[in-house]
Amino acid sequence: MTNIIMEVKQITKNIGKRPIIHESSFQLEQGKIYGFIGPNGAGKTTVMRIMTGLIQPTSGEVRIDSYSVKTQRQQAIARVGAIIESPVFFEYMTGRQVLRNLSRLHPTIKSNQREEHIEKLLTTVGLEKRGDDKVRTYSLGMKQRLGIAQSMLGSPKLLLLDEPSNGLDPIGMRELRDIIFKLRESENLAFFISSHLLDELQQMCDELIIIREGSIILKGPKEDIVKEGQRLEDAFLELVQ
Ligand SMILES: Nc1ncnc2c1ncn2[C@@H]1O[C@H](COP(=O)(O)OP(=O)(O)OP(=O)(O)O)[C@@H](O)[C@H]1O
Repeated sequence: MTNIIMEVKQITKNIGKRPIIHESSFQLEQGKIYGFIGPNGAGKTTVMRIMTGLIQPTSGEVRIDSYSVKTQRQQAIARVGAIIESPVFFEYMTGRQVLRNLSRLHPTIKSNQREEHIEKLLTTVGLEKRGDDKVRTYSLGMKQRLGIAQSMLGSPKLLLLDEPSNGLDPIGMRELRDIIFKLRESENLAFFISSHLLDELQQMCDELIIIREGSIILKGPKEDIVKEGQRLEDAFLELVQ
């Protein structure tokens, strides 16, 4: 049995006549945390939007759990959760109401299991005691964690997080990191995380994928890319400068 959860096969993306992503391929395995890094404008968000079917590649294809994002969209997308831009919520609702409303969009959640599912997710992200408070009273870290709970509603096998630590204080960052580790452990989830906060990413990820000017220039285990005792930031700067 394969443990490949996503295959990105020779994708390219042109916007107008301008090539934004040059032919790029990589695979993601279950239970691993991938750090996706590159300078501003390198194409990270574009690749993540292609991975989640928000936009189509000009050529190439993406498969999630063997389902094509293009031709088997429903099955493919059901297996991935994503926070591509900061999660936006109706602030006048409680965290629980937000999850309850969004859960109705997931046909796999049976109505008699909805409340139990939501309670479990609130507990997973450490919001079980604040679930009945309005979102407007939440800190940024709590909103980010509610975003993780939201992206977990459909019980995905892979979570894509775009800049999840942005704006978080050290406590918020640690809470987020602990949740990511916990979910990897309990659900064998894979994570694909884009971030400019390289010290933080270095602590979290197992593998790195580095993009520059629309091309993947390096991918592999963190230990192969960052020497022992070296900071990811220094390894990264050596590679892209
Ligand atoms: N809709 C669009 N129309 C025109 N150009 C675009 C569009 N979307 C992205 N681009 C261009 O594609 C390139 C890659 O952008 P993208 O947002 O994917 O980079 P990024 O690596 O996520 O950058 P950052 O780290 O700054 O968020 C940039 O040069 C950007 O200007």
